[in-house]
Amino acid sequence: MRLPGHEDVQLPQKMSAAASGFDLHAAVSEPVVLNPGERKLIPTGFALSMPSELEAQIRPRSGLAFKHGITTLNSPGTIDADYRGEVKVLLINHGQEPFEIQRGERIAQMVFQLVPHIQLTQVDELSDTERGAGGFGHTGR
Ligand SMILES: O=c1ccn([C@H]2C[C@H](O)[C@@H](COP(=O)(O)OP(=O)(O)OP(=O)(O)O)O2)c(=O)[nH]1
Ligand SMILES: [Mg+2]
Repeated sequence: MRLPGHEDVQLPQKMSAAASGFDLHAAVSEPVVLNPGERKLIPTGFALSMPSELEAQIRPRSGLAFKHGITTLNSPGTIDADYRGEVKVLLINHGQEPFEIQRGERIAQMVFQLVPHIQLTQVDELSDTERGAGGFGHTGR
């Protein structure tokens, strides 16, 4: 759903036939500058609903990351199936230069995933495995 006042901002859009992600456009009222190290929540001008077995992930665009160090801080961002608010993108500038975001610019992408419906059960013992509790480099470098 397009939110009021954002008729000029494109809705999420696939840029090629088999793209995984729908590109998200910045619905900022005026250009926003992200200084090096700075993070900002960028509005997109839309909200959505989806079946409960889906989630949407907000992922960076590799071009912005490679060229400018612009990425999503909470990567991948999680859009819950029951969320009805405006989708927002939490960007951070990991680059060396200020980065200006214009209204309508593509800032991130949204990828849908199936979410298995899991019910957690509390237990007192776990099954044995070869790995056991080893982790964090347990198998070597
Ligand atoms: O990049 C993001 C991440 C989240 N959200 C919205 C949709 C999501 O359903 C909601 C909550 O996100 P999350 O669960 O990641 O945040 P939280 O800190 O756990 O907040 P809450 O207590 O509202 O779940 O915020 C966005 O618009 N963009
Ligand atoms: Mg949450």
